[in-house]
Amino acid sequence: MTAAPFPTALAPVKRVSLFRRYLRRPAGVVALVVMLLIVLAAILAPWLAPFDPDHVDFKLVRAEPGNGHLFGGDSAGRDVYSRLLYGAQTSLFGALITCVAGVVLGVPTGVIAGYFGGTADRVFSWISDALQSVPGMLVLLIVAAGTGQSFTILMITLGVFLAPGYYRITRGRALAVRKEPYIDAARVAGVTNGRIIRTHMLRAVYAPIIVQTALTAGLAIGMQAGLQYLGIGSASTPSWGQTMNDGYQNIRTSPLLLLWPSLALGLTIAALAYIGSILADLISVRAETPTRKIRLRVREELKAAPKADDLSAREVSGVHQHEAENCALRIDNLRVGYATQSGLKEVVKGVSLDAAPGEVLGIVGESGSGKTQTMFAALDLLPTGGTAVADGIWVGGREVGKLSSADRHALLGKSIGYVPQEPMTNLDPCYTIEHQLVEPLRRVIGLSKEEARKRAREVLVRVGITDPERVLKSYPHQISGGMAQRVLIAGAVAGRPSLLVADEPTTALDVTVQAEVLELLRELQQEYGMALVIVTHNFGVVADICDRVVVMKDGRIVETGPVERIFRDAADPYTAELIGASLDDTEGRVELDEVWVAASAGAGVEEQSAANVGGKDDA
Ligand SMILES: Nc1ncnc2c1ncn2[C@@H]1O[C@H](COP(=O)(O)OP(=O)(O)OP(=O)(O)O)[C@@H](O)[C@H]1O
Repeated sequence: MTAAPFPTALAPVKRVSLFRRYLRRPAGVVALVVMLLIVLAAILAPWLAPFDPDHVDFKLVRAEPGNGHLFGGDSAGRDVYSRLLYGAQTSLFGALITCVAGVVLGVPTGVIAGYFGGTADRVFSWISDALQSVPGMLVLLIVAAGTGQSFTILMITLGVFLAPGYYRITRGRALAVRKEPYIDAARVAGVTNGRIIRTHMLRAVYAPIIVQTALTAGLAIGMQAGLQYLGIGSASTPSWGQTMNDGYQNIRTSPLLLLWPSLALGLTIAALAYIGSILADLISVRAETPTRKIRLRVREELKAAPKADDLSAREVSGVHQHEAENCALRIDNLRVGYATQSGLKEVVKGVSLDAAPGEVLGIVGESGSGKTQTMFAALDLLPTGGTAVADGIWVGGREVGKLSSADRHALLGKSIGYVPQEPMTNLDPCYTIEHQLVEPLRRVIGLSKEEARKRAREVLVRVGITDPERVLKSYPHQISGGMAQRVLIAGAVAGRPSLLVADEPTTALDVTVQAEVLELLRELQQEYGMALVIVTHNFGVVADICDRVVVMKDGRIVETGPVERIFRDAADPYTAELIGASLDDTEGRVELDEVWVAASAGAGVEEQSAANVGGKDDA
């Protein structure tokens, strides 16, 4: 079987700025245009307004639209259209003051609290909580009474009450960034705190601050209109809230008087909310989502007919040991590609493998060889931007490669269990272990709350947790790394899957815990009769637990075979090199030595031949 080499002649994918990505959202463009028109109307009000907004003409009292007065007249005989244009100035200026006050108070304190922690964190967090618990409207009414209804002071006060929103976001981001290893590295390298804050912290917080500002501006305009509606603020300053009040007073005789300011207010707040939520969406997904055109192009090129001269580069690598219907997992000629800035990059290059029910298959190779990408593609879990094409993917003897994404995801947790690499980062710090085990059992398997709790407790006991009640009530930071990995294994097997995929399940654990976790996986695999596919870079793990092994290098399979044969007589020099490297690694030493001795003595190890489809494979 042959497949196409990955083409390198495709045009590079350009990096697209946040603004251009924003412009790809039609709703975002409409909201931005509406907002720009409102800002322009406010700036150009002196030129656009046909009348002085305070000019009173008694003939115009509650007049219907017409005679040069686009929206008619208010109850005092003033032109409503002109007053709304000037009212836009008031609204936007007020929102600006509020946002500046919120940013000035919330952002620096949030950065200081998140970065330095300790007393600063406690004091600022206490002030923020206190501000949130005070009824803001009441304070604004008191401030209005005490300051002669000064508009600027009222808007600054509103900014003070909205500052906790900025504070919380900034503190959360700063707290997360502070824990990053590159911050420790910068500190160790002697970089001053001021410089770290300027270069790393502010960079990390600016995007959420923009989002928060769009939302705060909407809120400020709404609150300001509410205050003016109540008659607070200077009566001589035209404002939307005042016009709304006038409209409400005259709703029976002139209902349109309420409609115009309500429309202006509603449109402005909706536009700001849309801009904020779309920005939040774009910022939260940092990886750029390739356009449909790029995705299709990657897919087509991955499928394209072979063109290159290098025949070996386009052969499918790997071997099938079983018929598709009899496999727990079977992958046929899988290719995975990414559109990157420097062009298209193929990370899995025509890989074929399978695992029978009850078999333990190891996928081994150095970092970056494509092990994880192969399994992610098989489970339809590729990250944003990844595209996979395959001649076929089977799970439990069923062809799943052509199912919809929703149908494939429905297999996760039921037919397929997955144990990730980093136990701590794969548990949500905001929820208890109980919540994280029980919810999937209820949603995916459909158990009742009581049944799900019982099952969660049972599996925790099964994975060797002696005090399940305490662990269920704990948050992830309250348990050890080894326990967290047991919890994740419990979650993966709780749905009784027929296939368990474990991606480097022991890498983040210390040596003694590693051995226990491998032992547990082996026991569970035998007890539930599952196929276990274990992704690892460590031949010690292979020796300890696997029946068969697939060796990967640079996105291709270089060798497949039973563990005993591979250790005794590796066919590919790369495999021998990997085994040699693992032998230098003391953590796998004992297991490897045992297998080595057994393999050398095992003249009786039976070898079967298998269809070899490229690469050096046997079974
Ligand atoms: N989102 C991505 N965009 C572009 N390339 C990626 C992406 N994710 C992974 N890759 C590339 O795919 C290749 C294979 O990665 P993969 O994670 O499968 O490696 P691995 O063999 O599992 O090694 P490791 O154990 O270090 O993760 C690497 O070169 C990696 O840089």
